Amino acid sequence: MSDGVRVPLPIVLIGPMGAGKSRVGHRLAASVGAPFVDTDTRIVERYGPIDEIFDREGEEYFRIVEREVVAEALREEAVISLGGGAVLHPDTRDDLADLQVVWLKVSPEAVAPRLTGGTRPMLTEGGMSRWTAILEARAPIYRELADYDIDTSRRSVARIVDAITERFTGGRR
Ligand SMILES: Nc1ncnc2c1ncn2[C@@H]1O[C@H](COP(=O)(O)OP(=O)(O)O)[C@@H](O)[C@H]1O
Ligand SMILES: O=C(O)C1=C[C@@H](OP(=O)(O)O)[C@@H](O)[C@H](O)C1
Ligand SMILES: [Mg+2]
Repeated sequence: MSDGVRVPLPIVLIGPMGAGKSRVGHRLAASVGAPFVDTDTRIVERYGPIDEIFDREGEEYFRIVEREVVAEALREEAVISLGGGAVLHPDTRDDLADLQVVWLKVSPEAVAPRLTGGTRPMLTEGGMSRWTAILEARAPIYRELADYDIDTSRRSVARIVDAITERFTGGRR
């Protein structure tokens, strides 16, 4: 357990859809007693459901709104979970260059059951082959930005939280 451990903030989670950014971020924040920000949740609070934004206004508009919310969030001393495509914005990549960034990795086999029943608009057509194509396009960006990466495919959320905590505290407990 890592309760009461002080980690330097912000810590930002990036990676593909279904890697566990939202879930791990929530648990990491609770574990270290830090505020938690999920930028998709903020978008939904302000602009409504993400699939409806895509339907109504398209991806390009979503990315503009997302950038605004991400820019604000990255100024907070919090654990921050981004949406998988937030790194597509060059200003976000600039911001992340100076921050502590964790890339949550996941294999296609492990992610498939995590994505079933979801409403992610990027996956409404094409399913897993689309997920894989999107990851291939974005992986170089995730790699470039990450200070630490961890494969979540066969790890529990608790183990992932402990690994991230250890990385950013040098194992001090
Ligand atoms: N390490 C894990 N092992 C098993 N299931 C997980 C793990 N991390 C997340 N999940 C599940 O996978 C789904 C997607 O997780 P989520 O945190 O929304 O991913 P992201 O925010 O990266 O898209 C959720 O149902 C979540 O409970
Ligand atoms: O990868 C993407 O382009 C997206 C990822 C989603 O977030 P998660 O990565 O948390 O699923 C959400 O921001 C939106 O549906 C677009
Ligand atoms: Mg998420």
